[in-house]
Amino acid sequence: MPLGERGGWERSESRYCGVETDFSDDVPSLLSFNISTGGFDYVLALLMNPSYRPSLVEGKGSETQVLPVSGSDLVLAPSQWSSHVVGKISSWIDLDSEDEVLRMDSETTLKQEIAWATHLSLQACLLPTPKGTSCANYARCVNQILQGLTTLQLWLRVPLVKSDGDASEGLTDSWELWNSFRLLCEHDSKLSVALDVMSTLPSETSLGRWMGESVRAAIISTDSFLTNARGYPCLSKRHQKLIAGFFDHAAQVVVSGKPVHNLPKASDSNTEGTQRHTLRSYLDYVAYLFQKMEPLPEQERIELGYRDFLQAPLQPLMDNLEAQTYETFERDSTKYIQYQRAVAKALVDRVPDEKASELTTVLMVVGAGRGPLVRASLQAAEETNRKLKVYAVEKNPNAVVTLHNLVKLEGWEGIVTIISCDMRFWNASEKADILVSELLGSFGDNELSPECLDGAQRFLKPDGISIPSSYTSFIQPVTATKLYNDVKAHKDLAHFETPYVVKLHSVAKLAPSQSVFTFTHPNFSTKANNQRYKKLHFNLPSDGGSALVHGFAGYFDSVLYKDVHLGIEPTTATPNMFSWFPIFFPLRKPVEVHPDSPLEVHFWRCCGSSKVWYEWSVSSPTPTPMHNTNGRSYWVGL
Ligand SMILES: C[S@@+](CC[C@H](N)C(=O)[O-])C[C@H]1O[C@@H](n2cnc3c(N)ncnc32)[C@H](O)[C@@H]1O
Repeated sequence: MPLGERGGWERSESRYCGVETDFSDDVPSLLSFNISTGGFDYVLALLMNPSYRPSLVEGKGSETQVLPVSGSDLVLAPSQWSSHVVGKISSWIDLDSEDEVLRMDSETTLKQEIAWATHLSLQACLLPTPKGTSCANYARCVNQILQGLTTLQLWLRVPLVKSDGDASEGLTDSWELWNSFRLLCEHDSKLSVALDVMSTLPSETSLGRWMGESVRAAIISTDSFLTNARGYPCLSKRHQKLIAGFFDHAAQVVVSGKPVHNLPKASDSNTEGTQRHTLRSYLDYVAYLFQKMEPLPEQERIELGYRDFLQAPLQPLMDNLEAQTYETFERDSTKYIQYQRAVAKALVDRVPDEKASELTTVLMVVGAGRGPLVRASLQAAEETNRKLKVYAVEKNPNAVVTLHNLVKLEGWEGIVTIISCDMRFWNASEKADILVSELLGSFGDNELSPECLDGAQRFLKPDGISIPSSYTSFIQPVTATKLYNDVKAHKDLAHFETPYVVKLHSVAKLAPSQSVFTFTHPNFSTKANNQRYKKLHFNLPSDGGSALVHGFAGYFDSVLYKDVHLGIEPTTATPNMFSWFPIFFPLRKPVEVHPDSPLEVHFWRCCGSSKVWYEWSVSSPTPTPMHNTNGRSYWVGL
């Protein structure tokens, strides 16, 4: 039973808890004991007798050879195999051994076990941790196998150990091991990681890196559990937080090992007197951890389907937005509240109280859409007792229809004039005191607000105010295995040279974000242009170990007016605003970065006669090719 449905609780997300078992040639009994009696969702079970060595099999190659697997495929229904068994590949295998016989035996066994798991339609198999320092031959064989798999997933078992190197135990940073293995396997999306969670945990920063990796399971050994006052197993606060993080990233939990807690007598048996599963109390605790997680806020629940889902950014200048898109914007009341606050402050600055009844402020909403900023501006005028004359300029003829209806419906005919025109080419009959616009993309200037407002400021008074008065883009390096694999799945260059709008979730943010480009409005300087170049250096925290950078998360922050801002940069993000997801700039080849060698990144904003585009590259620690040269893969049309 999924963890969320136990004990009368119901959570919409399904998370499962498995149990690692010894080899058994009676799989139905193994399932009956661990699933029906024990309450686990699945077993992590050896598929082949651990004493098997191909080289020791008598009559090798003869037709009578029968593999010592755990039983015939017929002992379980196909659906039981696939939902209740994760195959555990023999842990003795060592494909990089100096001993040739062992190496060959290992390779043969690995292939036989995977073939058997495929035959049984298992969903996943756990590969044992590579032994020794090299894993090249192991990875080579796994990579060969991966090429032939369609549905079976492979989980590489990796101990979760400290990044500063437990040299005494011969263990260094387990992330390095995982990274080498998956790079040798060409970043195959069917290869994931299962982490062995020990009693001591690496630093928070080191753990954080795993949230951007494809962690499918956390295997917790019973001796990582502490004992609570009543004698039951529990986990340290740090372990609890880690497990909650894994649940949040859709990883499963597997309980492993022998029971190490002597439970109070009454709990050892159930009411019918049959023996209780000895690991039941560990499972109960895992279920309790899942159930006590805070439920997702309403907006997060609505956005669940967008998590890590790549979307092409809007082109609101070239394309006309659809009603549905406007509707989504308009539901974001926070955005309009911020605009109303900004307009109110600008109105008060523009017209002193004593002149409020005489002077009329000319306010132009440029890119008015279906009118929410017109409404916000009129409300600001009402709130501040200022007189307003509004022009609503919109180039989308479909939105203009809505604007006309709105004006009629609200009785704004004497106050609001609708101009169906591109703001860059409108010849206004008078000049504005205040120019209000919202032409911002997830990266601030990526929907061509600078170019549009350069055109619109022709009809702004020399001392006029632009709301927003400035906006700045930000980037930060991220590990984002899922996003990278989704981009890679397209198998072409263009997708690696396109920024995507995406609700980032399974992403590890590797360093604080830094500002990239800033635009200020109005900008009456004759020398002004909208090309930009920025070189940035990011340093990974020293206590976190190395990490793989798959690309850059991008954000914006905008000063609407004075202290009123609006943005999505994580440290200053406007609370409860959902109009913008971040943007993701992928890298064609992920770059491994160490804490002692900074990542040097370059971003360009390039402008042509008919388009604007970004180019980006990394020059250190390893150079990447230039991305999107001449806007060959991605551009925004003027
Ligand atoms: C991001 S939407 C914002 C709409 C609305 N102000 C709101 O907040 O819901 C930007 C709007 O600006 C319009 N727009 C973009 N470029 C424009 C231009 N050069 N001239 C006039 N309208 C433009 C688009 O058609 C779109 O309706």
